[in-house]
Amino acid sequence: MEKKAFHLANGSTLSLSQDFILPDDNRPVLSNLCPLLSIPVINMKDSVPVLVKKISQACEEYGFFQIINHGIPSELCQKMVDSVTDFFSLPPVERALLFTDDKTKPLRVSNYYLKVEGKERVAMWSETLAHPWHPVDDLSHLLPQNRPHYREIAPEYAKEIGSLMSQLLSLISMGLGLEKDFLQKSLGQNPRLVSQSNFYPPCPDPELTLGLPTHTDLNALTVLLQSQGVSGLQAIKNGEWIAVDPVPNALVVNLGDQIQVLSNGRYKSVHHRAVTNKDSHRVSIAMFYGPNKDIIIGPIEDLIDEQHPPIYRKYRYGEFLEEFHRQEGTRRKVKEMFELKY
Ligand SMILES: O=C(O)CCC(=O)C(=O)O
Ligand SMILES: [Fe+2]
Repeated sequence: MEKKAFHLANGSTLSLSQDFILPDDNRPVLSNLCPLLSIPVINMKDSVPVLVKKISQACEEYGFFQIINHGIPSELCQKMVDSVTDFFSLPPVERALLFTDDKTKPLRVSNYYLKVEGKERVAMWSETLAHPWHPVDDLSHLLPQNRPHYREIAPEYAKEIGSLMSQLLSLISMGLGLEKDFLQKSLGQNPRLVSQSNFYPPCPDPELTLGLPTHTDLNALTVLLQSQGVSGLQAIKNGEWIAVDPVPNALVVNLGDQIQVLSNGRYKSVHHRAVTNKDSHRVSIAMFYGPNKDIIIGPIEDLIDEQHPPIYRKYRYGEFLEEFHRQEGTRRKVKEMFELKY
C-alpha cells in the first residue's frame, strides 16, 4: 500500500504537480536540522516536585516536551494509530462524504494549504480528520459504519487523554506558582476538546512539500501521539529547526497560544511543522484542550507586576478564533494581534 498513489477525499490525487509544490522560500531544507538538540523527555513517574521543575523548564525553554510512563497503555496507543491508519485506507469516496471546508461541521475531513504569491493555494501533503473528542458518543454515528475499529478505540483513548490533560494542567499551574487547579479553572468548565488526526502518505520528494505548514497551536495544550519509528514533526528552537523524533511509548506535549497568553509570555507556544518522507506513511493524532468561545483569556493577575507588565490584552476566546480563521492559509500571527503596545 505504501507507494501507491494516495487519493484525497476532495477528489485529487497526491502527486508532485504544481498544486502541491511549494515555492522555493517555503520549502523545507531537510539538511538544515540542528542535530545536537532534542526536546526534553520527562518521566511521569518522577516525584511531583521534580515533575513541576522539569516541566516548567521545558515550557519556558522549548514549549515542547515528551513524556514517558504517562499511564496510557502502549497497546491502546498502537490501536489508536492503527485505527486512524485504517480510517485513511477507506476508499476516497467514503472519506469524501465527510470532506468539508465548513468549520462548523462537528466532524470533518479536510486538507491544509498555504496561500502563496501568484497562486491561489498550494495543498499540503496530508489529509486530516477532526472532531470533538468529548463527548464522542454524540458523533460516532457520523463515522463510517463499516469501520467499527475507530469508533471503538477513539472514545477509550479520549478518556485516558482526559485524565492525562488534567494532570498536565495541574503540573503546569504549579510551575507558574499557582494553585494546581488554576489553569483548568481559567479555561472553563466546558473546554473545547478537539482531536485532529493527520495522515501523511510517503512523498517522492519531501524537499518540495510540507505535511503541515509552520504554525503554533491556537488552543491551550496539545498531547500528540505519533507513528513509532517515523520522523516528521519539527519545532523551532533558537531560530533553528529541531526534530521531535518518536521516542518509544512516549507522547509529545506542546503548549498552545492560550497558555502563552495566560502565563504572560513566560511559557512558550512554539512554531512547528510536519515534513514528509519518501519511505513510509506517517500518522499523528493531536488532542487539543482549549477554552470555549465565551471564556475570557488574558494574562493571569498573579503573574503581573511592575517588572512583568501585561503583554496581551484580555479577549473573548471567540474573538481569537475569528482572527485565527481570518488568517487561514498564511503563516498566522494571531496572538500578536492581541499584544498591548506601550
Ligand atoms: O504531525 C505532526 O506531528 C504535527 C501535528 C500538528 O502539529 C497538529 O496537528 O497541530
Ligand atoms: Fe500543531
